[in-house]
Amino acid sequence: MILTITPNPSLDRTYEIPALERGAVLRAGTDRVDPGGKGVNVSRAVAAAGLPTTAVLPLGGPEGALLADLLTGLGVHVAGVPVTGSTRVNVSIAEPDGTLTKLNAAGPHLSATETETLLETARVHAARATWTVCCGSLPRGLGAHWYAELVARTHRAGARIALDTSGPALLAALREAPDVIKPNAEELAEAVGRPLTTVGDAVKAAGELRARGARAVLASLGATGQLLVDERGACFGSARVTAVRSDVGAGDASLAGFLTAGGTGPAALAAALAHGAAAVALPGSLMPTPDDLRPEAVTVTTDVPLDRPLDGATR
Ligand SMILES: Nc1ncnc2c1ncn2[C@@H]1O[C@H](COP(=O)(O)OP(=O)(O)O)[C@@H](O)[C@H]1O
Ligand SMILES: O=P(O)(O)OC[C@H]1O[C@](O)(COP(=O)(O)O)[C@@H](O)[C@@H]1O
Repeated sequence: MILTITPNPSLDRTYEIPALERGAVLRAGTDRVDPGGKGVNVSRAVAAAGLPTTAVLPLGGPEGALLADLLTGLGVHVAGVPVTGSTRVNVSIAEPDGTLTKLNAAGPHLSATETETLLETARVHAARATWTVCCGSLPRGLGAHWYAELVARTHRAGARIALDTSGPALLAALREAPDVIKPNAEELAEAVGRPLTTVGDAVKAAGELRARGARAVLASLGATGQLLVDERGACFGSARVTAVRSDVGAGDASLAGFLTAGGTGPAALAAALAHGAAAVALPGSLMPTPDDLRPEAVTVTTDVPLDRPLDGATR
């Protein structure tokens, strides 16, 4: 079973409109709602692969009840922690040329008791998990050390933990030696405090995060591909994608692919790439099923192309 913890989940509402115009009354052609939040997306991807997954998440108000219903309908076991505030709704505006504008709400403020219940619920379920995965932004009420505490408790429960977060929460958690971290290129650059322009820069940055505690770094580099840096060294991979429809949740699908394939080594990296490539070819945050995967489009090598430029600039 793969356990996910999403401290700030969402209902993701997507409106399709012809063009975004500030100050105008816009009428949406279609409107859909999906369960959201990075850990929730990992659980959706694991369930789409037909594998067991439990999602630990705070749930509040009618939005929380709908989120739980939607997840249960997708085959995700929901371990909800009732909270007083309402679960947030994040809005995406999709235009026909592929431009996506996102408005992410802050989410409820969790009390000290709710915060502690979330940690304890995660610890109890972690004892039965092959991997624990915690992802996304922290809601108000959770300090930057919350993920560090979660990593420590998960290790005490005897489970492995993968962490996908950024900024001070990521840096604080490194000290507790998470088994895998999954920064994207921007997050990796932010963590080492300098811009990255080549795959070689990313290898060096990943090495630095390992020196600060992470056991393995799975860095997703957008269209450039992905990099795995662990105790065996660096391994790089890329996947051919014919048409990109939506990159929302591509990193979450990749992490799910990596962990369901064992969570270590080149074969797991190849699975991460296959899932990322399949996810970007699907609309919205739809997660790939095994039929969507094209493993023949993936290449993985230990001969890392250090000089290859990264797609997109990082700060
Ligand atoms: N434009 C793209 N073309 C091809 N593959 C992509 C593209 N964007 C993302 N991917 C795939 O999805 C993975 C995750 O995307 P990325 O943007 O790096 O992560 P995140 O969603 O966490 O920001 C990439 O490593 C790659 O495998
Ligand atoms: O926790 P944050 O940073 O507000 O992000 C939450 C949003 O990210 C998502 O998990 C998708 O992630 P990406 O857009 O990074 O692929 C959405 O489902 C959700 O609305």
